[in-house]
Amino acid sequence: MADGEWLGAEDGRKRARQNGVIQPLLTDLYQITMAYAYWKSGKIHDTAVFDLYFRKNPFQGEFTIFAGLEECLKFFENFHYSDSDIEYLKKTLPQTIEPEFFVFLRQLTVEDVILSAIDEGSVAFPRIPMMRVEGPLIIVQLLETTLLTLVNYASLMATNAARYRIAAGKHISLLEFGLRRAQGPDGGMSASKYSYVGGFDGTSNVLAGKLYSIPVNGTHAHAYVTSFSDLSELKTKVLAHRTSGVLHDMLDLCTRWREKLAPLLSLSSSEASDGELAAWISFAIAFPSGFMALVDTYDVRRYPRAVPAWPGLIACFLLDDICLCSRSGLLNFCAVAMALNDLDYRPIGIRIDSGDLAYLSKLARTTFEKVAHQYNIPWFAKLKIVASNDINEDTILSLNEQGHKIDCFGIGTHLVTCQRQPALGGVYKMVEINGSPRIKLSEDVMKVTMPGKKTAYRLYGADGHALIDLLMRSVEPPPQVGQKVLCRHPFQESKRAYVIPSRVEALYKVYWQNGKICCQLPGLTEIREKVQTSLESLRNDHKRNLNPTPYKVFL
Ligand SMILES: Nc1ncnc2c1ncn2[C@@H]1O[C@H](COP(=O)(O)OP(=O)(O)OP(=O)(O)O)[C@@H](O)[C@H]1O
Ligand SMILES: O=P(O)(O)OC[C@H]1O[C@H](OP(=O)(O)OP(=O)(O)O)[C@H](O)[C@@H]1O
Ligand SMILES: O=C(O)c1cccnc1
Ligand SMILES: [Mg+2]
Repeated sequence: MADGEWLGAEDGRKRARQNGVIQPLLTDLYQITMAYAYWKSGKIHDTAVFDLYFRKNPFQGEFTIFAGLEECLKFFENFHYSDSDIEYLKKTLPQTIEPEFFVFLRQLTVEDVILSAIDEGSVAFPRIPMMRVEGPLIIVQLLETTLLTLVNYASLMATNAARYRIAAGKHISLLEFGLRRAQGPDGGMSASKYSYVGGFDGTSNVLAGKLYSIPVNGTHAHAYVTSFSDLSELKTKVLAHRTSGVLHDMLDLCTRWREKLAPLLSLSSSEASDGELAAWISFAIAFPSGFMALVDTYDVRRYPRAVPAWPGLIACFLLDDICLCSRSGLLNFCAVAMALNDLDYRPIGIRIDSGDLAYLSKLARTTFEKVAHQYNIPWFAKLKIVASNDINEDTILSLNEQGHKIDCFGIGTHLVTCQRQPALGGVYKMVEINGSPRIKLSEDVMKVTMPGKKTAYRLYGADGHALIDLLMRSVEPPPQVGQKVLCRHPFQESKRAYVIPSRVEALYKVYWQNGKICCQLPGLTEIREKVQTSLESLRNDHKRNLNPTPYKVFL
């Protein structure tokens, strides 16, 4: 992975250095063999236009978020074959390759390429190219795989994250916890970056925080709790009062609070784990203003070992067990939180990582409310409840229906691996060569390419919502506000409609021309905001989880 340095952009903005593996050889061999064959057959001066698009929205949804553009542009900025690349290719390609081809490759640049794209963070739809790349045939062909690898996962990830955001609603925090489960280190970095773009609030991935300026956040693991078994293990027991600086014995304060709180919460302090309390006292001493506790460590341990013969009894055991063990955690947490309050610190909250997250979050919230009421400290009722454990979009929707009391979801595996659809099928297809349109035919009508250099417009209705995307030949006059536009279905001749737009948005901007980035590029936060404004322009029925209405794309 790249180090933490920054590249100075010409406009004075700073961009994170690009991952070192993004270089011209990060491609499929066939691009280079084709390049030679094009070169050998005299196509050096041919020019071509390629469209980068996908045919189907991911996750059974009806929208996609376009992401990865800035990375493509950084790739362009650094594009050149190094001496060692050329040496490697000489060794690897057939010996019959003429040496002049390597001279040609060595001096190849993307100076004559023009890249047009929709804005990064915009919603995108099937068949409307997200990017159009035009220039010398050989070079635009060579770019195919790298551009696809930079756009496909980025867009898939941003879309997945945006869907989690829609499911969770605006007011719940979403943290990405997926590095350990991601598809390798680079997958982990991209997941952190593009889940932030899609609407997450932060990540546990520290390097992503450093390189992309994404907020980092986190709690602690079960190991921290299980590393303590008794109160006698506490080596540091004192904590200074936040304002007076007077030292207090936290062990003494916490055990006294545990005794005091137990009857209020209808619990017995003897049932709460001393190891857990010791762990949290030490954690609170280390982070008195950032105290967060993972409260479910002893859940599993307290499940009944012998399975009784009567199934109803199993249910009783399990339910009772959930209450007992979570209350060990909750009682210990409240004791430490109240001790911190005595010393003028505000704890942050808890994380629950197993069990019934709806039930346990409600139980925790009621507990906090009881304490808040009893001691007249209203903020205690609002302590944060973080939930994690194999959460996906459907879990969030189900928890919503159950009226959960969770403030923040920590989501790893299913977010970063895009469980519901592991790849976006973005493709890069030639649509024009030397000014004449090209088409790729297929028995599958969905796979037939749209020939010719095209441009696209988004037409908006009077209520501000996007109505349709319209793909046109670049030479055709653009649609006009208030004027009837005849729109045709891409494949079904009989399907036509007239649309009168209240607003017309040209979707493409030229981002790369004359060998440099020619548009002011937004920062990650602006791209993140763009995702939300772009999604707001879509009607809700296009965004719902179940059977969303397809958004129309016309010609
Ligand atoms: N109230 C709920 N409604 C819907 N899904 C839930 C709810 N509570 C938890 N879940 C989900 O149910 C699954 C429970 O996972 P699992 O069966 O592994 O239980 P667990 O609590 O992790 O058990 P253990 O800790 O013993 O492994 C997780 O994917 C979790 O996100
Ligand atoms: O559940 P995810 O969405 O992937 O979120 C990340 C998970 O990573 C941690 O678990 P850990 O690595 O300790 O594994 P475990 O909880 O599955 O045992 C954490 O406690 C979450 O459960
Ligand atoms: O900070 C956390 O709580 C965290 C980080 C990564 C994975 N699971 C949890
Ligand atoms: Mg887990």
